[in-house]
Amino acid sequence: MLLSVEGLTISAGGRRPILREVSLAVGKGEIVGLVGESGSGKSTLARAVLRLLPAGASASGRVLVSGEDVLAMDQGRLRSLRASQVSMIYQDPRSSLNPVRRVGDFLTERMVHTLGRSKAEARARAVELLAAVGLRDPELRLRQYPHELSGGMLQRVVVAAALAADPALLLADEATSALDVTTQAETLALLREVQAERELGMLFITHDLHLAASFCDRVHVLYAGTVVESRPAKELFEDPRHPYTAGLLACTPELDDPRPLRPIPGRPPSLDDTFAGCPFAPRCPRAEDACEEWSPRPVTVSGGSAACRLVEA
Ligand SMILES: Nc1ncnc2c1ncn2[C@@H]1O[C@H](COP(=O)(O)OP(=O)(O)OP(=O)(O)O)[C@@H](O)[C@H]1O
Repeated sequence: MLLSVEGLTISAGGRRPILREVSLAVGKGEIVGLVGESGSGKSTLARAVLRLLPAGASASGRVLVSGEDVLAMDQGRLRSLRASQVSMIYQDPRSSLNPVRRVGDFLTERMVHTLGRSKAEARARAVELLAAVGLRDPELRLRQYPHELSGGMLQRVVVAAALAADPALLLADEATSALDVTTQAETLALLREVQAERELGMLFITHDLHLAASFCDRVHVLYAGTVVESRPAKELFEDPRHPYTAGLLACTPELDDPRPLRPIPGRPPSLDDTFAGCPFAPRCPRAEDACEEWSPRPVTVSGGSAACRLVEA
């Protein structure tokens, strides 16, 4: 397995952990979705794969990349993991690039510094990568500054940079959320193309369950730092088993769906809210008294699991 997260718990001073006992896996050539509302812990998980933990945080469990535990490896291995095995793509391409440096510098500096390429080699590779992500006139792009490119073009540059070291695993953290609809569709098509061509494993993070269901092979739904449902994307979409998953599907708009949107009442809990039982119970339309005391555990359902007492019953 390319990435295997096993019972990962991360605490950073709140009354409850940011992530609690999270497990998921990404295989070669597989796109795995991680979906949840703001604050559910998605970015914390992605960053933990690179051992970028919140300041002062403690972590338990294991994060294995190609069988090696990221949380336990020495600094040298960690540097090599970050330089070549795993690449992260963030939400806003403009925040990834320095506005006063040329696109070419952004692409080549990392190749020179962390991969030990010569400047000429790095430049040639940058041209090749920009062409591979569908940017015309790559030589011109290298000489330009970020403000001279559109958001969509910049996200292509960011994807090119992520591919520079031939990583096996891509972490895409809301990689298309800041883009307009057309550019989003183009960037998704590009991500899928490079992923399939290179048989990359991809952890695709989004707050949009409809998007995850259409883009990913398998989806994990995160709520208040715990995985509440984990299923093949199609099954999750057609027959959600956890009330939170069903709620997310009912409250996100889909084009041409005439049904009225039904927002989930209330708000996700903060790190200072604690609960003895199911964390979703206070917002759950189907909750019964006993849910407040049921300690969440994965219950086997078709294709995966759902952590819901009503599913277990
Ligand atoms: N360095 C930190 N110290 C303390 N708490 C943190 C730190 N980083 C994140 N958190 C808290 O951890 C929780 C999860 O944050 P995270 O950014 O992982 O969520 P997210 O699901 O990615 O949300 P968003 O979609 O808004 O980015 C939040 O309550 C956040 O306030």
